[in-house]
Amino acid sequence: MLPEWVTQNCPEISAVHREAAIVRQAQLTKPAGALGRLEQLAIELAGLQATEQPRASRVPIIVFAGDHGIVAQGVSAYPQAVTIAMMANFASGGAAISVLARELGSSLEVVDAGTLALGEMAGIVTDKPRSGTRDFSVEAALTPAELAFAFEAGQRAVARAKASQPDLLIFGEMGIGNTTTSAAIAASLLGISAEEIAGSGTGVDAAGRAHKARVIDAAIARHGVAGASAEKILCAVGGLEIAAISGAIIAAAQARIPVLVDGFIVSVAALAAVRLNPSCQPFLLPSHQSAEQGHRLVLRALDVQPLISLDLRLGEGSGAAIALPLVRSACALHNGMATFAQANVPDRPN
Ligand SMILES: O=C(O)c1ccc[n+]([C@@H]2O[C@H](COP(=O)([O-])O)[C@@H](O)[C@H]2O)c1
Ligand SMILES: Cc1cc2nc[nH]c2cc1C
Repeated sequence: MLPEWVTQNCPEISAVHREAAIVRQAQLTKPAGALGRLEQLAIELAGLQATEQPRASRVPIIVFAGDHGIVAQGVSAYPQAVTIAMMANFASGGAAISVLARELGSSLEVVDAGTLALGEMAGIVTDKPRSGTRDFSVEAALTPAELAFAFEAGQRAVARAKASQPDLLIFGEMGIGNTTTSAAIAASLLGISAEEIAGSGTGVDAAGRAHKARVIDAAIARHGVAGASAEKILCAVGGLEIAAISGAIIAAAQARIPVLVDGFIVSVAALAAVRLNPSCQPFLLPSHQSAEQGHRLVLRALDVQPLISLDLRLGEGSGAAIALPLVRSACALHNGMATFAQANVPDRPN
């Protein structure tokens, strides 16, 4: 059984602040609608944050790492040892997300939510019920108790981040094999075949992708989870870092903190979160569309449109970090532009 807080309602969008933001956008010195989707972004953020001045200044980044038993089936282009090695690279500042965090002035926390690492690692929060998931082609990836633990690891990470009063949160992931796990979760949740959603991940070729799809379809059939509940699906074919992100998304939304959603894996975690607690959906802000084949379908299921599409397929929260300056621009424009009245500019089209 998942913890009770998972299904508790997230706060409502503030209709008053949303309406005030719409009115303000119409008064700013620009042709109506000329800032396009940035206008919408500022309006939505004002409603979500229940403020007249939406902000994206303080944006901690939390990367959750996990290992996947399914890699035994040869589904990734890289060895499993990369997961732990990259976790250390995040902590020592050399990974892409480390660089982006510094560039953005964001804190970066790394959580071992279930890698094969034994014992503590320097600069990493260890918060896992087991080291890696079981190979879901032969048995269930997680027990219900392990799944519940991973959800709570996500909630604990958000509780730590809340101390710095974040405006938004970015969750990233690291886990060799996790595009297979994510495709299995998404195919089960959406009731579609793996062929439609399995991509090349870290870079498997067409034959590798076909193999991935076969492994996934066989596992979904074996566990009988096509169209099942998100909880059942996550136990059968889930991942520890993915479940931790689902828990973190729900905990963030419950605390009125919007989440800038990263690529394929984080989006799948978000879809599972929405299925478990639909009231967190409004708090999901899209960032980018990944090059991973299935991301488009997952974004559509989440009913969000990505801000950018740069053929990124890195993960780590990097796409969300790269999109953050756009959200910051949307806020700065909303809060800082002069109104027609202030600037004495005629406010009517001909
Ligand atoms: O974020 C994405 O859209 C994304 C797309 C492809 C790969 N990744 C990253 O690559 C790893 C998983 O790839 P794979 O091939 O091992 O399943 C994992 O560490 C992810 O962070 C991430
Ligand atoms: C090197 C490397 C870095 C990554 N970062 C996220 N996923 C990754 C996969 C690999 C292989």
